[in-house]
Amino acid sequence: MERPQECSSPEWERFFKDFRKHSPLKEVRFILAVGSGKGGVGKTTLSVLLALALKGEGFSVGLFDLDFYGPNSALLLSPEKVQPATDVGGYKPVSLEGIKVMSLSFLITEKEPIFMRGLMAGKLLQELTQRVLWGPLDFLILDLPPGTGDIFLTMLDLYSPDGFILITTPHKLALADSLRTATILKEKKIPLLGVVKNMSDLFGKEDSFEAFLKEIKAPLLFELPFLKELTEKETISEIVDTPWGNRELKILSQNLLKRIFRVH
Ligand SMILES: Nc1ncnc2c1ncn2[C@@H]1O[C@H](COP(=O)(O)OP(=O)(O)OP(=O)(O)O)[C@@H](O)[C@H]1O
Repeated sequence: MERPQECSSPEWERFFKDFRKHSPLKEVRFILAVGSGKGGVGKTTLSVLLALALKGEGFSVGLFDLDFYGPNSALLLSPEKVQPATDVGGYKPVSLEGIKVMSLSFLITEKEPIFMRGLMAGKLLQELTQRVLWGPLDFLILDLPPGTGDIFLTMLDLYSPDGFILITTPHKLALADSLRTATILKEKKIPLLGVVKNMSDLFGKEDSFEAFLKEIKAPLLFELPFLKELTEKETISEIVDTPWGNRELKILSQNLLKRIFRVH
């Protein structure tokens, strides 16, 4: 089914409402989307940290790298190239560090450029959503692509996330893009669980960040400092057992769980 011009038509709304119930996502308890508006602000880094933090709390976690234009989350969990997903009547996610991972990078070869126009990407997304065999999961984390265009909107419609985590730096350009994302979430009635402020220590004092939180009426969920280890270590999992990881991932998961229980 292609996205019609009038996306708010009752037929289209009904299609999306039923989609999750009748797809392999029906065994997933909670879908968490991680997004921003701007590229390169730390979506993938946060998605992987979140997956590790929730797994550390004893939850079963899946991670779906939906960044059509740079699917690289697996690189942050595995130093070796992951074998492409096999089709066994559906794609089986790959287990990395105890997390079920699916990424577009498992389905395409490295040399194949992902030049995809909206419609093609939309079709692939729909196909993938119906064919990834997640099985039962407590949390499925979606690492969304940058921007607020058609693919982003289709993803929100297809997955109907139970909660959204917005990550941004405090720079005014990133905040302007994030504001647009927050407006879309409000329109689509997707609960915004909170904001993760990334690399704030690299920026001067930015009053605009506080004003931004007030404007979108969302709490600050977590502050992720610039971590040299993130650029030096081969995989993010290596920072789980560092003093920072032991302390901060617990804070991240606890803050998130508190917000989920308050919102739902
Ligand atoms: N807190 C941090 N400390 C150090 N490096 C960071 C931090 N956050 C992100 N980075 C680095 O910045 C780069 C971009 O991060 P990441 O890929 O997570 O962003 P993204 O929003 O997913 O990007 P894209 O929009 O391209 O998908 C990566 O090299 C990552 O290691």
